[in-house]
Amino acid sequence: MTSAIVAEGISKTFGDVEALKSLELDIPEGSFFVLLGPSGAGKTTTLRVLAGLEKPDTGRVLLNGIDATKATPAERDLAMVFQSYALYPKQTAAQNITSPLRARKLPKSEVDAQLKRVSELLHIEELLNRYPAQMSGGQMQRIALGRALVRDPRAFLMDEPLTNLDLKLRVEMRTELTRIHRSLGRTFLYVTNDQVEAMSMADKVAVLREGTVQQVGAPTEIYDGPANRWVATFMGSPRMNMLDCTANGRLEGEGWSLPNPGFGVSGDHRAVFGVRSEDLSLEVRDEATALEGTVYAVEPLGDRTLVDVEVGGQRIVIKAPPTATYKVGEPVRAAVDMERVHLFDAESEQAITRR
Ligand SMILES: Nc1ncnc2c1ncn2[C@@H]1O[C@H](COP(=O)(O)OP(=O)(O)OP(=O)(O)O)[C@@H](O)[C@H]1O
Repeated sequence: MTSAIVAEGISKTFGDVEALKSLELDIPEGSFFVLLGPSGAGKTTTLRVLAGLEKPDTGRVLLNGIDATKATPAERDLAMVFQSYALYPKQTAAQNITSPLRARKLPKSEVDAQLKRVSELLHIEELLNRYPAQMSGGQMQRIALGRALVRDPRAFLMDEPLTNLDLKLRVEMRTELTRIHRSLGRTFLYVTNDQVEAMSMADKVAVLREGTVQQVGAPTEIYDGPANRWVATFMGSPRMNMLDCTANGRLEGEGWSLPNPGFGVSGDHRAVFGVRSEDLSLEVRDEATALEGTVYAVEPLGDRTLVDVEVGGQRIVIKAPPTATYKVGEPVRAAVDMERVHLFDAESEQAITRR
Protein backbone atom coordinates (compact mmCIF):
# COMPACT_ATOMS: atom_id res chain seq x y z
CA MET A 1 0.00 0.00 0.00
CA THR A 2 1.33 3.47 -0.79
CA SER A 3 2.04 5.93 2.00
CA ALA A 4 0.14 9.21 2.18
CA ILE A 5 2.10 10.63 5.07
CA VAL A 6 5.40 9.47 6.55
CA ALA A 7 7.14 10.87 9.64
CA GLU A 8 10.80 9.88 9.66
CA GLY A 9 12.72 10.26 12.92
CA ILE A 10 10.87 13.40 14.01
CA SER A 11 12.12 14.99 17.22
CA LYS A 12 10.74 18.14 18.78
CA THR A 13 11.76 19.78 22.03
CA PHE A 14 10.05 22.68 23.79
CA GLY A 15 12.51 24.09 26.35
CA ASP A 16 13.39 21.00 28.37
CA VAL A 17 10.30 19.02 27.31
CA GLU A 18 11.02 16.36 24.70
CA ALA A 19 7.59 16.28 23.07
CA LEU A 20 8.60 13.91 20.24
CA LYS A 21 11.52 11.48 20.37
CA SER A 22 12.54 10.25 16.95
CA LEU A 23 8.94 9.53 16.01
CA GLU A 24 8.23 7.14 13.11
CA LEU A 25 4.85 6.94 11.39
CA ASP A 26 3.71 5.53 8.08
CA ILE A 27 0.13 6.41 7.22
CA PRO A 28 -1.30 4.43 4.29
CA GLU A 29 -3.14 6.29 1.54
CA GLY A 30 -6.88 6.30 2.15
CA SER A 31 -6.71 4.86 5.67
CA PHE A 32 -8.51 5.99 8.79
CA PHE A 33 -5.40 6.23 10.95
CA VAL A 34 -5.77 7.03 14.65
CA LEU A 35 -3.02 8.45 16.81
CA LEU A 36 -3.96 7.33 20.31
CA GLY A 37 -2.31 8.33 23.55
CA PRO A 38 -2.82 9.96 26.93
CA SER A 39 -2.64 13.70 27.52
CA GLY A 40 0.85 15.04 26.88
CA ALA A 41 1.94 12.10 24.72
CA GLY A 42 2.73 14.41 21.79
CA LYS A 43 -0.31 13.84 19.57
CA THR A 44 -1.07 17.49 18.83
CA THR A 45 2.61 18.24 18.28
CA THR A 46 2.76 15.40 15.75
CA LEU A 47 -0.20 16.82 13.80
CA ARG A 48 1.26 20.31 13.89
CA VAL A 49 4.62 19.08 12.59
CA LEU A 50 2.93 17.11 9.79
CA ALA A 51 0.75 20.11 8.89
CA GLY A 52 3.78 22.41 8.77
CA LEU A 53 2.65 24.56 11.69
CA GLU A 54 5.63 23.46 13.78
CA LYS A 55 9.20 22.93 12.59
CA PRO A 56 10.78 19.65 13.78
CA ASP A 57 14.27 19.73 15.34
CA THR A 58 15.26 16.64 13.35
CA GLY A 59 13.59 14.28 10.90
CA ARG A 60 11.60 14.48 7.69
CA VAL A 61 7.96 14.60 6.63
CA LEU A 62 7.12 12.84 3.37
CA LEU A 63 3.84 13.42 1.56
CA ASN A 64 3.08 10.83 -1.11
CA GLY A 65 6.76 9.95 -1.09
CA ILE A 66 8.02 13.50 -1.57
CA ASP A 67 10.03 15.34 1.08
CA ALA A 68 7.76 18.13 2.38
CA THR A 69 9.73 19.01 5.53
CA LYS A 70 10.33 22.53 4.26
CA ALA A 71 6.96 23.03 2.54
CA THR A 72 4.54 25.67 3.83
CA PRO A 73 1.20 24.55 5.34
CA ALA A 74 -0.64 25.65 2.17
CA GLU A 75 1.73 23.70 -0.08
CA ARG A 76 1.11 20.54 1.96
CA ASP A 77 -2.60 20.70 1.18
CA LEU A 78 -3.77 19.07 4.42
CA ALA A 79 -7.05 20.12 6.05
CA MET A 80 -6.74 20.42 9.80
CA VAL A 81 -9.60 20.34 12.31
CA PHE A 82 -8.48 21.73 15.63
CA GLN A 83 -9.63 20.85 19.12
CA SER A 84 -10.52 24.52 19.60
CA TYR A 85 -12.81 25.11 16.65
CA ALA A 86 -11.20 28.40 15.57
CA LEU A 87 -14.39 29.66 13.90
CA TYR A 88 -14.72 33.27 12.72
CA PRO A 89 -17.03 34.88 15.32
CA LYS A 90 -18.52 37.42 12.93
CA GLN A 91 -19.48 34.86 10.30
CA THR A 92 -22.49 32.57 10.27
CA ALA A 93 -22.02 28.82 10.29
CA ALA A 94 -22.61 28.76 6.52
CA GLN A 95 -20.01 31.50 5.94
CA ASN A 96 -17.51 29.72 8.20
CA ILE A 97 -17.96 26.47 6.34
CA THR A 98 -17.65 28.01 2.90
CA SER A 99 -14.75 30.35 3.71
CA PRO A 100 -12.07 28.06 2.16
CA LEU A 101 -14.14 27.89 -1.06
CA ARG A 102 -14.87 31.61 -1.21
CA ALA A 103 -11.16 32.28 -0.64
CA ARG A 104 -10.53 30.29 -3.81
CA LYS A 105 -13.17 32.36 -5.62
CA LEU A 106 -15.27 29.39 -6.65
CA PRO A 107 -18.57 30.21 -8.40
CA LYS A 108 -21.55 30.65 -6.05
CA SER A 109 -23.37 27.65 -7.48
CA GLU A 110 -20.47 25.38 -6.59
CA VAL A 111 -20.06 26.91 -3.12
CA ASP A 112 -23.78 26.33 -2.48
CA ALA A 113 -23.60 22.75 -3.71
CA GLN A 114 -20.67 21.98 -1.43
CA LEU A 115 -22.39 23.63 1.53
CA LYS A 116 -25.46 21.51 0.91
CA ARG A 117 -23.38 18.34 0.67
CA VAL A 118 -21.50 18.78 3.97
CA SER A 119 -24.54 20.12 5.86
CA GLU A 120 -26.36 16.94 5.00
CA LEU A 121 -23.35 14.80 5.92
CA LEU A 122 -23.05 16.45 9.33
CA HIS A 123 -26.78 17.08 9.98
CA ILE A 124 -26.25 20.79 10.52
CA GLU A 125 -28.80 22.24 8.09
CA GLU A 126 -30.69 23.98 10.90
CA LEU A 127 -27.54 25.67 12.21
CA LEU A 128 -26.37 27.36 9.02
CA ASN A 129 -27.63 30.86 9.83
CA ARG A 130 -26.32 30.95 13.38
CA TYR A 131 -23.23 32.76 14.61
CA PRO A 132 -20.66 30.89 16.76
CA ALA A 133 -21.89 32.68 19.91
CA GLN A 134 -25.34 31.17 19.29
CA MET A 135 -24.10 27.57 19.16
CA SER A 136 -23.06 24.95 21.71
CA GLY A 137 -19.52 23.55 21.78
CA GLY A 138 -20.65 20.41 20.03
CA GLN A 139 -22.43 22.39 17.31
CA MET A 140 -19.35 24.55 16.73
CA GLN A 141 -17.25 21.41 16.52
CA ARG A 142 -19.46 20.11 13.73
CA ILE A 143 -19.21 23.45 11.87
CA ALA A 144 -15.41 23.25 12.16
CA LEU A 145 -15.53 19.74 10.72
CA GLY A 146 -17.73 21.04 7.92
CA ARG A 147 -15.20 23.73 7.07
CA ALA A 148 -12.56 21.03 6.60
CA LEU A 149 -14.86 18.72 4.67
CA VAL A 150 -15.80 21.25 1.96
CA ARG A 151 -12.21 21.09 0.82
CA ASP A 152 -10.73 18.26 -1.16
CA PRO A 153 -7.30 18.09 0.43
CA ARG A 154 -4.63 15.41 0.24
CA ALA A 155 -5.60 14.31 3.77
CA PHE A 156 -7.63 15.40 6.79
CA LEU A 157 -5.86 15.88 10.12
CA MET A 158 -8.27 15.92 13.05
CA ASP A 159 -7.33 16.78 16.61
CA GLU A 160 -9.90 15.34 19.03
CA PRO A 161 -12.82 16.77 17.04
CA LEU A 162 -15.51 15.07 19.10
CA THR A 163 -14.45 15.99 22.64
CA ASN A 164 -17.12 18.64 23.17
CA LEU A 165 -20.04 16.50 22.09
CA ASP A 166 -22.30 14.78 24.58
CA LEU A 167 -22.08 11.01 24.69
CA LYS A 168 -25.07 10.34 22.43
CA LEU A 169 -23.89 12.74 19.72
CA ARG A 170 -20.32 11.48 20.01
CA VAL A 171 -21.41 7.92 19.37
CA GLU A 172 -23.48 9.12 16.41
CA MET A 173 -20.61 11.18 15.01
CA ARG A 174 -18.23 8.21 15.22
CA THR A 175 -20.50 6.32 12.88
CA GLU A 176 -20.88 9.40 10.66
CA LEU A 177 -17.13 9.98 10.44
CA THR A 178 -16.40 6.41 9.41
CA ARG A 179 -19.15 6.75 6.81
CA ILE A 180 -17.76 10.10 5.59
CA HIS A 181 -14.29 8.58 5.42
CA ARG A 182 -15.55 5.73 3.31
CA SER A 183 -17.46 7.98 0.93
CA LEU A 184 -14.60 10.47 0.47
CA GLY A 185 -11.89 7.81 0.16
CA ARG A 186 -9.34 10.27 1.58
CA THR A 187 -6.69 9.68 4.24
CA PHE A 188 -7.88 10.58 7.75
CA LEU A 189 -5.35 11.11 10.52
CA TYR A 190 -7.32 11.35 13.72
CA VAL A 191 -5.98 12.18 17.18
CA THR A 192 -7.68 11.03 20.36
CA ASN A 193 -7.00 9.93 23.92
CA ASP A 194 -10.16 7.81 23.86
CA GLN A 195 -9.43 4.17 23.13
CA VAL A 196 -13.09 3.48 22.38
CA GLU A 197 -12.97 6.05 19.57
CA ALA A 198 -9.79 4.45 18.29
CA MET A 199 -11.24 0.93 18.44
CA SER A 200 -14.49 1.91 16.75
CA MET A 201 -13.20 4.06 13.88
CA ALA A 202 -9.62 3.17 13.00
CA ASP A 203 -8.29 0.93 10.26
CA LYS A 204 -4.96 1.38 11.96
CA VAL A 205 -3.87 2.76 15.32
CA ALA A 206 -0.52 4.07 16.49
CA VAL A 207 -0.28 4.13 20.28
CA LEU A 208 1.81 7.06 21.44
CA ARG A 209 3.43 7.48 24.84
CA GLU A 210 5.87 10.21 25.88
CA GLY A 211 6.72 11.12 22.31
CA THR A 212 7.38 7.63 21.00
CA VAL A 213 5.25 5.12 19.14
CA GLN A 214 4.66 2.04 21.30
CA GLN A 215 2.78 -0.08 18.78
CA VAL A 216 1.10 0.21 15.38
CA GLY A 217 -1.61 -2.11 14.12
CA ALA A 218 -5.27 -2.76 13.50
CA PRO A 219 -7.32 -2.02 16.64
CA THR A 220 -8.01 -5.70 17.35
CA GLU A 221 -4.36 -6.63 16.74
CA ILE A 222 -3.35 -4.21 19.48
CA TYR A 223 -6.21 -5.19 21.78
CA ASP A 224 -5.51 -8.91 21.40
CA GLY A 225 -1.74 -8.69 21.21
CA PRO A 226 -0.41 -5.68 23.10
CA ALA A 227 3.34 -5.27 22.64
CA ASN A 228 3.97 -4.31 26.24
CA ARG A 229 2.37 -3.91 29.63
CA TRP A 230 1.67 -0.19 29.19
CA VAL A 231 -0.23 -0.67 25.91
CA ALA A 232 -2.09 -3.62 27.47
CA THR A 233 -3.47 -1.48 30.29
CA PHE A 234 -4.08 1.58 28.10
CA MET A 235 -6.26 -0.33 25.59
CA GLY A 236 -9.47 -1.64 27.09
CA SER A 237 -11.90 -0.84 29.86
CA PRO A 238 -11.88 -2.15 32.51
CA ARG A 239 -8.08 -2.27 32.37
CA MET A 240 -6.40 -5.60 31.77
CA ASN A 241 -5.92 -7.50 35.06
CA MET A 242 -2.25 -7.89 36.00
CA LEU A 243 -0.91 -10.36 38.54
CA ASP A 244 2.75 -10.69 39.51
CA CYS A 245 4.07 -14.18 38.96
CA THR A 246 6.97 -16.51 38.38
CA ALA A 247 6.87 -18.23 35.03
CA ASN A 248 8.45 -21.60 34.32
CA GLY A 249 6.56 -24.76 33.38
CA ARG A 250 3.69 -23.11 35.23
CA LEU A 251 2.61 -19.55 36.01
CA GLU A 252 2.68 -19.14 39.77
CA GLY A 253 1.66 -16.18 41.89
CA GLU A 254 0.74 -15.65 45.49
CA GLY A 255 -2.12 -18.05 46.19
CA TRP A 256 -2.57 -19.18 42.57
CA SER A 257 -1.01 -21.42 39.98
CA LEU A 258 -1.91 -22.03 36.33
CA PRO A 259 -0.41 -24.15 33.55
CA ASN A 260 1.97 -22.28 31.24
CA PRO A 261 0.13 -22.22 27.89
CA GLY A 262 3.40 -22.08 25.97
CA PHE A 263 5.05 -18.77 26.85
CA GLY A 264 8.72 -18.96 25.98
CA VAL A 265 10.60 -18.60 29.25
CA SER A 266 13.60 -20.43 30.64
CA GLY A 267 14.31 -21.10 34.30
CA ASP A 268 12.32 -19.13 36.86
CA HIS A 269 11.29 -15.95 35.12
CA ARG A 270 9.81 -12.93 36.96
CA ALA A 271 6.79 -11.91 34.97
CA VAL A 272 3.38 -10.28 35.03
CA PHE A 273 0.35 -12.33 34.09
CA GLY A 274 -2.32 -10.37 32.19
CA VAL A 275 -5.91 -11.34 31.51
CA ARG A 276 -8.84 -9.18 30.39
CA SER A 277 -11.99 -9.14 32.53
CA GLU A 278 -14.03 -10.66 29.66
CA ASP A 279 -11.64 -13.61 29.49
CA LEU A 280 -12.50 -14.56 33.05
CA SER A 281 -15.71 -16.23 34.09
CA LEU A 282 -17.20 -17.16 37.43
CA GLU A 283 -18.50 -20.39 35.98
CA VAL A 284 -15.71 -22.90 36.34
CA ARG A 285 -15.65 -26.00 34.14
CA ASP A 286 -11.98 -26.90 34.45
CA GLU A 287 -10.47 -26.79 37.95
CA ALA A 288 -6.95 -26.73 36.54
CA THR A 289 -7.36 -23.31 34.96
CA ALA A 290 -9.21 -21.46 37.72
CA LEU A 291 -8.11 -18.78 40.17
CA GLU A 292 -9.44 -18.80 43.73
CA GLY A 293 -10.31 -15.64 45.58
CA THR A 294 -12.87 -13.69 47.56
CA VAL A 295 -15.31 -11.08 46.31
CA TYR A 296 -14.06 -7.59 47.13
CA ALA A 297 -16.74 -5.47 45.43
CA VAL A 298 -19.65 -5.87 43.02
CA GLU A 299 -20.52 -3.22 40.46
CA PRO A 300 -23.80 -3.77 38.53
CA LEU A 301 -23.70 -1.81 35.24
CA GLY A 302 -27.00 -2.82 33.69
CA ASP A 303 -25.71 -4.77 30.71
CA ARG A 304 -23.13 -6.61 32.82
CA THR A 305 -21.84 -6.79 36.37
CA LEU A 306 -18.20 -6.21 37.26
CA VAL A 307 -17.06 -8.45 40.09
CA ASP A 308 -13.90 -7.34 41.83
CA VAL A 309 -12.10 -10.34 43.33
CA GLU A 310 -9.08 -10.50 45.62
CA VAL A 311 -6.57 -13.19 44.62
CA GLY A 312 -3.55 -13.62 46.89
CA GLY A 313 -3.51 -9.97 47.96
CA GLN A 314 -3.95 -8.60 44.41
CA ARG A 315 -7.22 -7.64 42.74
CA ILE A 316 -8.78 -8.67 39.48
CA VAL A 317 -12.02 -7.60 37.80
CA ILE A 318 -14.31 -10.12 36.13
CA LYS A 319 -17.09 -9.31 33.65
CA ALA A 320 -20.12 -11.31 34.75
CA PRO A 321 -23.66 -11.43 33.37
CA PRO A 322 -26.05 -8.71 34.63
CA THR A 323 -27.94 -11.29 36.64
CA ALA A 324 -24.88 -12.22 38.71
CA THR A 325 -25.46 -12.02 42.44
CA TYR A 326 -22.33 -12.20 44.54
CA LYS A 327 -21.73 -11.00 48.07
CA VAL A 328 -18.68 -9.18 49.32
CA GLY A 329 -16.44 -11.63 51.18
CA GLU A 330 -17.87 -14.65 49.37
CA PRO A 331 -15.27 -17.19 48.15
CA VAL A 332 -15.34 -17.58 44.35
CA ARG A 333 -13.38 -19.24 41.59
CA ALA A 334 -12.64 -17.57 38.26
CA ALA A 335 -12.16 -19.63 35.14
CA VAL A 336 -9.35 -18.30 32.94
CA ASP A 337 -9.53 -18.55 29.15
CA MET A 338 -5.94 -19.75 28.75
CA GLU A 339 -6.04 -19.08 24.98
CA ARG A 340 -6.36 -15.37 25.68
CA VAL A 341 -3.91 -14.68 28.47
CA HIS A 342 -0.80 -12.49 28.23
CA LEU A 343 2.59 -12.52 29.89
CA PHE A 344 4.95 -9.58 30.28
CA ASP A 345 8.55 -9.51 31.42
CA ALA A 346 8.65 -7.98 34.92
CA GLU A 347 11.74 -5.87 34.09
CA SER A 348 11.36 -4.75 30.48
CA GLU A 349 7.53 -4.94 30.56
CA GLN A 350 7.65 -6.28 26.97
CA ALA A 351 5.20 -9.00 25.98
CA ILE A 352 6.58 -12.55 26.10
CA THR A 353 5.46 -14.48 23.04
CA ARG A 354 4.28 -18.06 22.87
CA ARG A 355 6.50 -20.77 21.48
N1 LIG B 1 4.25 25.33 22.48
C1 LIG B 1 4.67 24.55 23.50
N2 LIG B 1 5.53 25.02 24.42
C2 LIG B 1 5.98 24.25 25.43
N3 LIG B 1 5.63 22.97 25.63
C3 LIG B 1 4.78 22.42 24.74
C4 LIG B 1 4.25 23.18 23.63
N4 LIG B 1 3.44 22.37 22.93
C5 LIG B 1 3.46 21.17 23.56
N5 LIG B 1 4.25 21.19 24.64
C6 LIG B 1 4.54 20.05 25.54
O1 LIG B 1 4.85 18.93 24.74
C7 LIG B 1 4.26 17.75 25.24
C8 LIG B 1 3.34 17.14 24.21
O2 LIG B 1 2.23 17.99 24.01
P1 LIG B 1 1.03 17.67 23.02
O3 LIG B 1 0.09 18.83 23.06
O4 LIG B 1 1.58 17.32 21.71
O5 LIG B 1 0.37 16.40 23.70
P2 LIG B 1 -1.03 15.71 23.38
O6 LIG B 1 -0.74 14.27 23.33
O7 LIG B 1 -1.64 16.35 22.19
O8 LIG B 1 -1.87 16.06 24.68
P3 LIG B 1 -3.46 16.42 24.84
O9 LIG B 1 -4.19 15.12 24.64
O10 LIG B 1 -3.52 16.89 26.26
O11 LIG B 1 -3.78 17.45 23.83
C9 LIG B 1 3.56 18.16 26.53
O12 LIG B 1 4.42 17.89 27.61
C10 LIG B 1 3.35 19.64 26.34
O13 LIG B 1 3.29 20.28 27.59
